[in-house]
Amino acid sequence: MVFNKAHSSNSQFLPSNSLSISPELLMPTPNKPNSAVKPIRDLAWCIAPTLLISFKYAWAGFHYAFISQRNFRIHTIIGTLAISLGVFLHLTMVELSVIALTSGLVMAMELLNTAIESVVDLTVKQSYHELAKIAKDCAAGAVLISAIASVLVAGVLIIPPLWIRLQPFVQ
Ligand SMILES: Nc1ncnc2c1ncn2[C@@H]1O[C@H](COP(=O)(O)OP(=O)(O)OP(=O)(O)O)[C@@H](O)[C@H]1O
Repeated sequence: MVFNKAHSSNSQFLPSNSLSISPELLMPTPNKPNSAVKPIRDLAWCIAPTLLISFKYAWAGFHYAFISQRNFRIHTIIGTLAISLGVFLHLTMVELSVIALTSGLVMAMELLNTAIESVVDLTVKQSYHELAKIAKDCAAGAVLISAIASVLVAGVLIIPPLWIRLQPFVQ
Protein backbone atom coordinates (compact mmCIF):
# COMPACT_ATOMS: atom_id res chain seq x y z
CA MET A 1 0.00 0.00 0.00
CA VAL A 2 1.36 3.38 -0.95
CA PHE A 3 1.10 5.85 1.90
CA ASN A 4 0.09 9.38 1.04
CA LYS A 5 2.71 11.76 2.44
CA ALA A 6 0.15 14.52 2.98
CA HIS A 7 -1.76 12.35 5.49
CA SER A 8 1.02 12.14 8.02
CA SER A 9 2.44 14.90 10.17
CA ASN A 10 5.40 12.55 10.75
CA SER A 11 6.33 12.49 7.07
CA GLN A 12 8.61 15.50 7.53
CA PHE A 13 11.04 13.24 9.38
CA LEU A 14 11.34 10.83 6.49
CA PRO A 15 13.57 10.90 3.43
CA SER A 16 11.79 11.75 0.21
CA ASN A 17 12.12 8.19 -1.14
CA SER A 18 10.16 6.65 1.75
CA LEU A 19 6.62 7.41 0.59
CA SER A 20 5.74 3.71 0.23
CA ILE A 21 6.07 2.96 3.99
CA SER A 22 2.80 1.85 5.56
CA PRO A 23 1.24 4.22 8.11
CA GLU A 24 1.49 1.57 10.88
CA LEU A 25 5.26 1.82 10.75
CA LEU A 26 5.06 5.56 11.34
CA MET A 27 2.91 5.28 14.45
CA PRO A 28 5.08 4.84 17.54
CA THR A 29 3.67 2.26 19.96
CA PRO A 30 4.90 1.48 23.48
CA ASN A 31 6.21 -1.91 22.37
CA LYS A 32 7.62 -0.81 19.04
CA PRO A 33 9.35 2.56 19.31
CA ASN A 34 10.01 4.18 15.97
CA SER A 35 13.51 5.56 15.71
CA ALA A 36 12.33 8.40 13.44
CA VAL A 37 9.52 9.61 15.73
CA LYS A 38 10.09 9.91 19.48
CA PRO A 39 7.05 11.16 21.36
CA ILE A 40 8.92 11.20 24.69
CA ARG A 41 12.32 12.88 25.10
CA ASP A 42 13.58 10.31 27.57
CA LEU A 43 17.07 11.87 27.74
CA ALA A 44 15.72 15.18 29.01
CA TRP A 45 16.32 15.80 32.71
CA CYS A 46 13.15 17.87 32.90
CA ILE A 47 10.34 18.69 30.44
CA ALA A 48 8.15 21.77 30.95
CA PRO A 49 4.69 20.40 31.73
CA THR A 50 2.76 23.57 30.84
CA LEU A 51 3.04 26.49 28.46
CA LEU A 52 3.43 28.89 31.39
CA ILE A 53 6.42 26.95 32.73
CA SER A 54 7.92 26.90 29.20
CA PHE A 55 7.74 30.70 29.23
CA LYS A 56 9.37 30.72 32.67
CA TYR A 57 12.34 28.72 31.36
CA ALA A 58 12.57 30.94 28.26
CA TRP A 59 12.62 34.02 30.48
CA ALA A 60 15.34 32.39 32.62
CA GLY A 61 17.44 31.98 29.44
CA PHE A 62 16.89 35.61 28.48
CA HIS A 63 17.76 36.73 32.02
CA TYR A 64 20.92 34.58 32.10
CA ALA A 65 22.10 35.97 28.74
CA PHE A 66 21.37 39.54 29.82
CA ILE A 67 23.34 39.34 33.07
CA SER A 68 26.21 37.21 31.75
CA GLN A 69 26.73 38.37 28.12
CA ARG A 70 27.96 41.91 27.57
CA ASN A 71 27.22 41.67 23.83
CA PHE A 72 23.63 40.65 24.51
CA ARG A 73 23.15 43.71 26.74
CA ILE A 74 24.65 45.95 24.02
CA HIS A 75 22.36 44.45 21.34
CA THR A 76 19.31 44.82 23.60
CA ILE A 77 20.09 48.47 24.37
CA ILE A 78 20.87 49.36 20.74
CA GLY A 79 17.72 47.60 19.50
CA THR A 80 15.58 49.43 22.06
CA LEU A 81 17.19 52.75 21.12
CA ALA A 82 16.66 52.12 17.39
CA ILE A 83 12.96 51.35 17.88
CA SER A 84 12.51 54.36 20.19
CA LEU A 85 14.25 56.61 17.65
CA GLY A 86 12.01 55.20 14.92
CA VAL A 87 8.91 56.05 16.95
CA PHE A 88 10.28 59.53 17.68
CA LEU A 89 10.93 60.09 13.95
CA HIS A 90 7.40 58.91 13.04
CA LEU A 91 8.59 56.05 10.84
CA THR A 92 5.83 54.02 9.21
CA MET A 93 4.56 50.82 10.82
CA VAL A 94 6.34 48.76 8.17
CA GLU A 95 9.64 50.54 8.78
CA LEU A 96 9.30 50.10 12.56
CA SER A 97 8.47 46.42 12.04
CA VAL A 98 11.60 45.92 9.92
CA ILE A 99 13.77 47.57 12.60
CA ALA A 100 12.10 45.46 15.32
CA LEU A 101 12.59 42.30 13.26
CA THR A 102 16.27 42.90 12.59
CA SER A 103 16.92 43.90 16.22
CA GLY A 104 15.09 40.79 17.42
CA LEU A 105 17.08 38.66 14.98
CA VAL A 106 20.39 39.88 16.44
CA MET A 107 19.20 39.18 19.98
CA ALA A 108 17.98 35.71 18.98
CA MET A 109 21.33 35.01 17.31
CA GLU A 110 23.15 36.11 20.46
CA LEU A 111 20.99 33.76 22.54
CA LEU A 112 21.77 30.88 20.15
CA ASN A 113 25.46 31.82 20.30
CA THR A 114 25.32 31.61 24.11
CA ALA A 115 23.53 28.25 23.90
CA ILE A 116 26.13 26.87 21.47
CA GLU A 117 28.99 28.13 23.66
CA SER A 118 27.45 26.38 26.67
CA VAL A 119 26.97 23.09 24.83
CA VAL A 120 30.53 23.23 23.46
CA ASP A 121 31.94 23.96 26.94
CA LEU A 122 29.82 21.14 28.37
CA THR A 123 31.19 18.77 25.73
CA VAL A 124 34.91 19.58 25.62
CA LYS A 125 35.24 21.26 29.03
CA GLN A 126 38.44 23.35 29.11
CA SER A 127 40.32 21.32 26.49
CA TYR A 128 41.16 22.70 23.05
CA HIS A 129 39.35 21.10 20.11
CA GLU A 130 39.34 22.26 16.51
CA LEU A 131 35.61 21.43 16.14
CA ALA A 132 34.83 23.41 19.29
CA LYS A 133 36.64 26.34 17.74
CA ILE A 134 34.67 25.99 14.48
CA ALA A 135 31.34 25.79 16.34
CA LYS A 136 32.07 28.87 18.48
CA ASP A 137 33.58 30.91 15.64
CA CYS A 138 30.63 30.15 13.32
CA ALA A 139 28.11 31.01 16.05
CA ALA A 140 29.92 34.29 16.68
CA GLY A 141 30.01 34.88 12.89
CA ALA A 142 26.23 34.44 12.69
CA VAL A 143 25.80 37.15 15.35
CA LEU A 144 28.19 39.43 13.49
CA ILE A 145 26.41 39.01 10.13
CA SER A 146 22.99 39.67 11.66
CA ALA A 147 24.36 42.70 13.55
CA ILE A 148 25.86 44.19 10.35
CA ALA A 149 22.58 43.64 8.49
CA SER A 150 20.69 45.21 11.39
CA VAL A 151 22.92 48.30 11.45
CA LEU A 152 22.52 48.70 7.66
CA VAL A 153 18.74 48.40 7.84
CA ALA A 154 18.45 50.78 10.79
CA GLY A 155 20.84 53.22 9.11
CA VAL A 156 18.90 53.24 5.83
CA LEU A 157 15.58 53.77 7.64
CA ILE A 158 16.66 56.12 10.43
CA ILE A 159 19.46 58.33 9.07
CA PRO A 160 17.46 60.15 6.29
CA PRO A 161 14.58 61.33 8.56
CA LEU A 162 17.04 62.00 11.39
CA TRP A 163 19.14 64.14 9.04
CA ILE A 164 16.07 66.17 8.06
CA ARG A 165 15.24 66.73 11.74
CA LEU A 166 18.81 67.85 12.48
CA GLN A 167 19.01 70.29 9.52
CA PRO A 168 17.84 73.36 11.51
CA PHE A 169 20.56 72.75 14.11
CA VAL A 170 23.48 72.27 11.71
CA GLN A 171 22.85 75.37 9.57
N1 LIG B 1 37.33 24.55 23.61
C1 LIG B 1 37.80 25.35 22.65
N2 LIG B 1 38.55 24.81 21.66
C2 LIG B 1 39.04 25.61 20.67
N3 LIG B 1 38.85 26.94 20.59
C3 LIG B 1 38.09 27.52 21.56
C4 LIG B 1 37.54 26.75 22.63
N4 LIG B 1 36.84 27.61 23.42
C5 LIG B 1 36.97 28.82 22.87
N5 LIG B 1 37.70 28.79 21.74
C6 LIG B 1 38.06 29.93 20.88
O1 LIG B 1 37.98 31.10 21.66
C7 LIG B 1 37.02 32.00 21.11
C8 LIG B 1 36.31 32.70 22.25
O2 LIG B 1 35.61 31.73 23.01
P1 LIG B 1 34.44 32.15 24.01
O3 LIG B 1 33.87 30.91 24.59
O4 LIG B 1 34.95 33.16 24.97
O5 LIG B 1 33.43 32.80 23.01
P2 LIG B 1 33.19 34.34 22.73
O6 LIG B 1 32.97 34.46 21.27
O7 LIG B 1 34.23 35.18 23.38
O8 LIG B 1 31.89 34.56 23.51
P3 LIG B 1 31.01 35.85 23.49
O9 LIG B 1 30.04 35.64 22.35
O10 LIG B 1 30.41 35.80 24.83
O11 LIG B 1 31.93 37.04 23.27
C9 LIG B 1 36.11 31.12 20.26
O12 LIG B 1 35.50 31.87 19.21
C10 LIG B 1 37.08 30.08 19.72
O13 LIG B 1 37.80 30.57 18.60
